[in-house]
Amino acid sequence: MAEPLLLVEGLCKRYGGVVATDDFSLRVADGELCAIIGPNGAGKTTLITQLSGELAPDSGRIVFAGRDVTRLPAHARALGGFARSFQITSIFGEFTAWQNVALAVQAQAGHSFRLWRNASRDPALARPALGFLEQVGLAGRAGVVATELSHGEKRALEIAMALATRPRLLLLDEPMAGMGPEESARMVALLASLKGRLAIVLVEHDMDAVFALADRVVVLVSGRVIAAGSSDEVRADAGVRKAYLGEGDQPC
Ligand SMILES: Nc1ncnc2c1ncn2[C@@H]1O[C@H](COP(=O)(O)OP(=O)(O)OP(=O)(O)O)[C@@H](O)[C@H]1O
Repeated sequence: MAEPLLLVEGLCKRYGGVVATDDFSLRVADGELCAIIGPNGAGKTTLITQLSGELAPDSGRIVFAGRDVTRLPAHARALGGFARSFQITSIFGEFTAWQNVALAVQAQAGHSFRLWRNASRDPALARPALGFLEQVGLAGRAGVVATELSHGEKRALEIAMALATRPRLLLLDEPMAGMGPEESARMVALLASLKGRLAIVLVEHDMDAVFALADRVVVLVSGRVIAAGSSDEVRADAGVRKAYLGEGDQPC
C-alpha cells in the first residue's frame, strides 16, 4: 500500500478517568477528504487538536509526509504543510478581508510582520492574496473590514488564510457550525472545489454535508472508531445506526 500523506497509529489521550482518544488509527491519502463524525463528547475536538499539535497524545504516533511529527508543536507542523482552520478569533477584525489574507501570504513567505506597511503595496503579495479570496468566493468582498463580514464569510476568509499557507493537509473543525442552510450550502460548494487539491480532515456535525463531501467517513464513539468507509457504507452500517444515528431511524 502506498505511504499515506497522514498516518496516525494507536493514538491515546485520557483526561483523568475519561478516555477521549482510544487507540485511534487513520490513513489519509494526498487529496483525500476524510470526515470524522460522532456524537457529542465522542472525542472529535480532542483528536483534531492532537493532529494539529496543540495537544500532545499520551501515546501513539502521527506521521506526516513520511516524517514523525508526534512531538512537533503546532507552529512546526504548520511549516511542514499542516493548516488548521482556527476559530474566527484568528482573523484581525479591523483589517479588510484582503489584508488578512495578505498577512497570511506574507507569513508564508517568511517576511516580518513589521514590513506590513510596505508589503501592502507589493503586487507580489496583493495578487496571490486576491487569488485566495477568489478561490473562496470572497473576491468581491476584498475591501470589506473583517468585522463587517457575515459569519459564513468569516469562515470562508479563514479558509482563504489557511490556503495562503499552501498546506498539503487542511484540518477543519466544524466549518458549518452556526450557519444557516444557504451559508452551509456555500461552504459545501467551497469544500467540494478544494477536494482533490489537498488532503482535508473534516470534523463536522452536519451529516448532509459530510455524506455529500467525504471520500471516507470515520465514526467515533467514546474515542474509538466504530466504523469507517465510504458515505454509503457508513450510512448502511448497523452499528453506526444504532450507536450514532439512532436505532430505527432512517439513514441521513
Ligand atoms: N480539558 C478536558 N478535561 C477533561 N475532560 C475533557 C477535556 N476536554 C474534553 N474532555 C472530555 O473528553 C471527551 C471528548 O471530548 P471532545 O470535546 O473531544 O468531544 P467532541 O466529540 O469534540 O464533542 P462535541 O461534539 O460536543 O464538541 C468528553 O468526555 C469530554 O468531556
